[in-house]
Amino acid sequence: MGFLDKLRKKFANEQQDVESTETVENEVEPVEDTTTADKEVIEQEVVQTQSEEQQESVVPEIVQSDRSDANRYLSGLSKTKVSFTQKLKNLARGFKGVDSDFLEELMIVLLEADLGIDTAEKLIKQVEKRSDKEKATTMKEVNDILFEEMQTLYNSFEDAPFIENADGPTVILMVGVNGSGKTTTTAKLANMFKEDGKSVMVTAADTFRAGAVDQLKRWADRIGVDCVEGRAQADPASVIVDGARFAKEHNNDIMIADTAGRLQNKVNLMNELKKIHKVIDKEIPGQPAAVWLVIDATTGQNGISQAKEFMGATNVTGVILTKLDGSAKGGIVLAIRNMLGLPVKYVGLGEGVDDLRPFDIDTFLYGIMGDIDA
Ligand SMILES: Nc1nc2c(ncn2[C@@H]2O[C@H](COP(=O)(O)OP(=O)(O)OP(=O)(O)O)[C@@H](O)[C@H]2O)c(=O)[nH]1
Repeated sequence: MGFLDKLRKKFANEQQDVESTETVENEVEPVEDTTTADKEVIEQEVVQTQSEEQQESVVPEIVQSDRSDANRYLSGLSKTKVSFTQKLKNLARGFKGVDSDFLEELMIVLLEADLGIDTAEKLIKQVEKRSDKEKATTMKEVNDILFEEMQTLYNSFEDAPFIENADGPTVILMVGVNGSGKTTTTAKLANMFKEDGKSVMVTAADTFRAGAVDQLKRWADRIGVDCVEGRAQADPASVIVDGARFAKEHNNDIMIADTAGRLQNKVNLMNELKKIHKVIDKEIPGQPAAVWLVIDATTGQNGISQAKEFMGATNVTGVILTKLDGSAKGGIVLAIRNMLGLPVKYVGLGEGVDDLRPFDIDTFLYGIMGDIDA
C-alpha cells in the first residue's frame, strides 16, 4: 500500500469515529466536497474585506466550535488543498514520465505553494532520485513519493519538548511582528490550557500598539482568565515582572505573555528580549519554558525572513502559524521546518477562540492531499 493510501486509511478510520458522533447540521465534508471549500473561501473573502481598523478592534464573540477537531482542521486547510491538488492534477494530465520538464513544472507547483526554493529543490531531488530507483511510471506513484518525502523532511528534525514548571508558573513568551495574530493567539492558547484544566493568566505586555492591551484584556474577560495589563508605552519587561509576580501569588500554572511585536533594529530587539528573559528568570527561575514565534501564513516567505530576525534575537522554541485558513500557501509549514528547523507547534485556522489546533504533519498532509489521484 502506498503512502497516500496509508494516510487515507488512517484518517478514514478517525473520520468514521468522528462522523458517528456528529449531528446532521454540523456535518462538514472533510476532503472531497469542493462546494464546502468554495463556501469557506467566500466566507474568508468577506472577512478579509473588513478594514484593518475594524479588524483590530474586533474581539469575536466566543462561540465554542461544534465542529469536530478533524473536520475543523481539514476545512481550515481547504484553500491550500484546492490550489495545490488542482495544480498537481493539471500536471498529471500531461504526465509522460519523470523527466526534466516534469521536474521543472513540479518545482513551480511547489514554489507556488510557498515551499521556497531551498525546500522545493530538496524535495525535487528526492522525487527524482526515488522515482528513478523505484521506477515510478504514473503520477499516482510520483505523488506518493512527493508526500512521503514531505513527511520525512518534517520528521527529520528533533524537537526540544515543552516542559511545564513543577515549582511554579510555566511561562510562555509570545513574539512576532505586529498583525501576525499574536494577541489573538495568546487568547486562543489561554483558552486551550484552561480547557485542559490549567489555571492560566495572561500578561499584556504589548504596550507599543495602542489597543493591543485592551484587546487582550477583553479576550481574557470573555475566556475567564486573569490579565495583568501594561500601561501604554510602559516598559514591556516591567509589565512582565508584574505578570510573573501575579502568577506566583495566584498559583497559576501557566502565564502567557504577549510582547510588543515591532521589528526595530536587531540590536534593540535583542536587548529588549534579553531583558525580558532576564526578568522572567529572576522572578521564576528557569523560565520561560517556551518562546513561540507567531507567523502569519499569508505573508509567505517574508515570514521566514522575520523569523530569522527573531531567532537571531532570542531562543525561539517553536512557531505558531496563523491564518492558515486564509492562505493557499500552506507549504510554508515545510519551509519553516527546513529553513529554520523549528517545529510548528500550533496552527491558527480562524478568528474564533478555539480555532487553534496542535500541528500534526500527518493531519496536515492528509488535509492538503484532497482527491489528488482523481
Ligand atoms: N482568519 C484568521 N484570522 C486570524 C487568525 N489569527 C489572528 N487572526 C486575525 O488577525 C488579525 C490580527 O490579529 P492580532 O492578534 O491583533 O495580531 P497581533 O500580532 O497581536 O497584532 P499587534 O497587536 O498589532 O501586534 C485579527 O483580525 C485576528 O482576528 C487565524 O488563525 N485566522
